[in-house]
Amino acid sequence: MIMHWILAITNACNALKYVTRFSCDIFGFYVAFIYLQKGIQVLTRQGSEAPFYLSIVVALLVLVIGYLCGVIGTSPLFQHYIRVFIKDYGTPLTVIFLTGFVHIGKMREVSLSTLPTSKAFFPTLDRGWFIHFWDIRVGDVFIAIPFAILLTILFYFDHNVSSLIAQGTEFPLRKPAGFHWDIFLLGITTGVAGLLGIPFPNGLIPQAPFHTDSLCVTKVVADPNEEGANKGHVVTKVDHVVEQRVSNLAQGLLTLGTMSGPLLIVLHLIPQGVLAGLFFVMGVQALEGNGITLKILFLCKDRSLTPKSEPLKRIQRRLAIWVFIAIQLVGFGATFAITQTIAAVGFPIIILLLIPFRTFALPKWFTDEELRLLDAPTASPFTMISVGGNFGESLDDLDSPVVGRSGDETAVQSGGSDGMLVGDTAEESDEGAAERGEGPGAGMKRRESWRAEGRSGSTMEPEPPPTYISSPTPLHFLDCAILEPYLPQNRDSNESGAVYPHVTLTYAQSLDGQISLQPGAQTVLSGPETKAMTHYLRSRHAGIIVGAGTAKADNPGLNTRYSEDGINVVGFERQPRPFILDPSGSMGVGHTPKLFALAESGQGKPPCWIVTGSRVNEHMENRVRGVGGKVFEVGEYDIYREQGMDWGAVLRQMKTDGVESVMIEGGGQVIKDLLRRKNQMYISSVIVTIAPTYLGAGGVAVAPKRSAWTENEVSLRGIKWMPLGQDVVMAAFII
Ligand SMILES: NC(=O)C1=CN([C@@H]2O[C@H](COP(=O)(O)OP(=O)(O)OC[C@H]3O[C@@H](n4cnc5c(N)ncnc54)[C@H](OP(=O)(O)O)[C@@H]3O)[C@@H](O)[C@H]2O)C=CC1
Ligand SMILES: Nc1nc(O)c(N)c(N[C@@H]2O[C@H](COP(=O)(O)O)[C@@H](O)[C@H]2O)n1
Repeated sequence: MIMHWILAITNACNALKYVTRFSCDIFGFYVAFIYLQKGIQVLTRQGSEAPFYLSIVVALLVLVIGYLCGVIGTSPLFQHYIRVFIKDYGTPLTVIFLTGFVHIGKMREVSLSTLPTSKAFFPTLDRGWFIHFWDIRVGDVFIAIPFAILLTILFYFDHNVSSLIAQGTEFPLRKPAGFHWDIFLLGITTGVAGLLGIPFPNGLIPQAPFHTDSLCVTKVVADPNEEGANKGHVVTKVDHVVEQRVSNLAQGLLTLGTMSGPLLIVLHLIPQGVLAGLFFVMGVQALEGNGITLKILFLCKDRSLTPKSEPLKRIQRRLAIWVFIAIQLVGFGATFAITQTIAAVGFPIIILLLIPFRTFALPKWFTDEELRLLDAPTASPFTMISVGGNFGESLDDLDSPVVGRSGDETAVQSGGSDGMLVGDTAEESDEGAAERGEGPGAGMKRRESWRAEGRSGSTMEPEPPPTYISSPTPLHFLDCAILEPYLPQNRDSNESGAVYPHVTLTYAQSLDGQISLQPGAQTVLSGPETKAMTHYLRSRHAGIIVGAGTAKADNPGLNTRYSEDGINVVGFERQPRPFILDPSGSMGVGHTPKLFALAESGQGKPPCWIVTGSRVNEHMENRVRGVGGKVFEVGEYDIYREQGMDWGAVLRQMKTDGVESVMIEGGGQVIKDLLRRKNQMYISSVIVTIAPTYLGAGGVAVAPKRSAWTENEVSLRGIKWMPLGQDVVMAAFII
């Protein structure tokens, strides 16, 4: 207990910043094999006659059915709620079913060993509840110290790495992590367990990836790599995680409950073969999602059928992948081997040594880019805030990466929101410029990214910190007269008695009608001139709306850097108020640090978060209100997203709040919803930038849902075209 507290007080968890997927995957692989080994061990204890064979059959049945339940959960089979039920409850129901199954027919005659249990609320040994520590000799206390140190290392590693894996980048978590606090609490539970003489509770729930996985709410969406052989495929996407404390508490109470007489009787009914099957399910599922397995599978795949977006495809030296996997397997082998010996308790030392090995030795054998693609931080910068961020990433890297127009390869973020760039950045939009026939000078200009003026450097170099706080580069734009009829006459007042604010729908699209390479990847489409125009448009509106998808993907500033004199940015009163449309309340404080920073430094207006009130995240609410922003609970939003947003309610609420003009920037889902026939009446004008580039199939398109009876889904009038730089701008009204 004392050692845990020392670790907590000295911020020892800060060392977690060096723990990457490299060692977590080895640890995860090791744990998976321990599960499998445990299952086999249980089976070998069932003798060699009928009980042994029946146990094997039962274990395999649990494995097959449990595994299939997981497969069904991520497939498009059945209705959503049936699928989710099967995924979440399939395995426990299988355990219950097979516990009864072995009593059917001839199987009833086979005597199977069941789970061993003891007396209710009584230690397994015949002793009192408390350890008589006052009877222990002082010498023995000192002898225990080296073992306590080993155990603390084990707990430090096991608990923290489990915690990191459970908060990995694949889970869109919104609530912050508390590593130091956790280790402090672990000290308390270790102390209490020590006094009671029971095994120390550690590592598993709530810090288990299985637990987080079971709390994920998923949706099945079209495969973003849908092309060629993938056409028509769907993938399961994690929408959000139900972050709460109820399941953790229930698990704790159940553990306590299993000490009660009735539950002990129930537990005692479970055949050991079923338990072995359960170990197999856990082992196989853990192996399946493990990075080592995924890399091995990548190497085994037919290259022509591997999606272009697969990050490992970008590694030139295939040998590097083989060597990386070989190193991981050696690390796993050494860890597994030591647990089979008397020195088993020392296994965390090997995993611990892998961390400096990764930090200092691997960069000597692999290039930076190879390591970026083969390895990654385990948790997102948001999760790692309390331990000082991931190694090599500044906390400013909460800013999300940008991809520019590039060649044929899409540049996407790897492993969710972990902040690791695996592809092109704005730098490579230079290539896009070349494709557009621009000279090097123009290319250099285009290289300046849409959202982070002044940022440069390739993905190989650490990026300089973002410049949005101290030095926003003003954007100068002169010729805007042609747009005048499409803009609100006065951004802050409307004498006409209109019920809704003036709504300008404005975005930039490619020639193939897409606004980004894929959801979650910010894509530079506007050139310097049209970008300046957008900032001018921002200065002409009292509010800007973007959807939660855009806010999460882009970490946008949503302020205006427009300058009339080419030197000074327009005043605060001409800044628009950002509105994030997040009907299901999926945003977390870590998603939009730039908005908050700009509001805090007076370079932008405080944001407003629009939710439907179903699930308000109080951290986000407090953060928004903390910078002077507001939270609007507006309208209804059906969970299947069929009806879309109640735009009338949103716009009325904005008007009531004094917002008389608003520009809606995107992203794809918001634009599509707004362009639906029933919502077109809210749009006052449309101003679209068209960039001379094709993004290629699979990006975020802006085509609204078609109503069967019309030829044109959206009919425009008063259309004007204006070439601006290399782009063209279309302004129009909707009929
Ligand atoms: N080129 C350009 O001009 C622009 C490009 N972009 C790009 O677009 C991409 C993001 O687009 P996308 O992923 O479609 O995300 P969106 O920004 O459209 O946000 C979609 C999410 O917002 C919520 N939402 C809010 N309002 C609505 C609505 N009316 N209808 C449906 N959903 C709504 C939904 O949340 P829930 O899932 O909880 O229901 C949905 O998941 C990014 O890559 C961004 O860079 C964005 C703006 C401009
Ligand atoms: N007009 C336009 N052109 C592009 O090429 C774009 N990528 C966007 N994106 C929109 O602008 C927001 C970023 O704004 P900040 O520079 O961070 O203020 C982004 O979130 C999209 O809404 N727009």
